[in-house]
Parts: sequence; C-alpha cells; structure tokens
Amino acid sequence: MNTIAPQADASSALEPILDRLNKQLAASNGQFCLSVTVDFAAAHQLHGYEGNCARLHGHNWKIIVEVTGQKLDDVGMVIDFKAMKKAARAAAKTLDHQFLNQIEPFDRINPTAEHIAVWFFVELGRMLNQPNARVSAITVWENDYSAVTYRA
Ligand SMILES: Nc1nc2c(c(=O)[nH]1)N=C([C@H](O)[C@H](O)COP(=O)(O)OP(=O)(O)OP(=O)(O)O)CN2
Ligand SMILES: [Zn+2]
Repeated sequence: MNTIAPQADASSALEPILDRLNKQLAASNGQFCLSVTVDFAAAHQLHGYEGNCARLHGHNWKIIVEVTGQKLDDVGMVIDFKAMKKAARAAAKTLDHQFLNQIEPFDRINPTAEHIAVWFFVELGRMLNQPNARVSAITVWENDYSAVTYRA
C-alpha cells in the first residue's frame, strides 16, 4: 500500500492532510507510472520487406521508458528519474550511431520498431526492475508519425 510520509522537518499541522491523502491512496489502489525519454540515431534495413525500408536508411529513434510502481520510498518516489535516465541512456548508447543489422540480436532478427521495443524492455528490466518498480512499457518512435508500444 502507498503511504506519503511527512518530511522530517514537516509541521504537525500537515498531519491531517497527510492522513487524508494516505487514506485516498489506500482506497484508490492506483499505480504510479513514471516515464523518461531518450533517443539515438542509427541505420538499418529490413530483410524480407517489400518496399524502400529494405534499403539501408537511418532514423532518429525516440524511446519512452515507463516504470510502474505502487509504493513510494521515504523520499516520496517510486524510483529516481535519474536512475531511469542513466539506464535508458546506457542502453541507447549501445545502439547509437551503429548499423543495427550488425549489432546483436539485430544481426539475426530484423531491427523493426517492435523488436527494438522488446530489446529495450529486456535490457532495462534487467537494470531497473525491483520489488516496487518494474519496467512496464517501452514506446519506440521511429519518426514523428510512427510508433509502437510494448506493454507488459
Ligand atoms: N510495424 C512496423 N512497420 C514498419 C516498420 C517497423 O519497424 N514496424 N519500419 C519501417 C521502416 O523502418 C521505415 O523506415 C519507416 O516507415 P514509415 O514510418 O512508413 O516511414 P516513411 O518515411 O517511409 O513514411 P512515408 O509516410 O511512407 O513516407 C516500415 N514499416
Ligand atoms: Zn526504417
């Protein structure tokens, strides 16, 4: 269950407000969904695809990472945005300015937006998942108009 803890230096006048908020949180059974965005530039080509995407071309991919949790820590966070950004940037760096078809596992599976989403989901799950916070969705924007979301 969520609880909002008072800061150590909080005035006692806050207590009834915190009490009311905590009752609302407990009743709602809601979840916090945090997101951070990273990007990378790379080249790819799609094998077996009939169309211009079969030819070598590039994108500026934008990756939105969502982490979901119910419980807050003593500071009032599910997980620090900084930790999410650090992990997402490290994963994106692996792909940045690469020819994706030469990078594992995209040397064996087409580097589609769908496969890239699953790749980030697995990589970031390894880095970020903890009992109270789990990577819940990855959205991959291939350009301003086309995106895919992989949701657990
Ligand atoms: N479901 C998917 N469809 C397509 C993917 C994909 O990863 N998943 N990828 C491509 C190509 O990578 C292509 O480069 C992007 O296609 P598109 O979004 O259509 O971009 P265009 O610039 O070619 O858009 P037009 O509006 O057709 O000019 C294709 N499909
Ligand atoms: Zn493409």
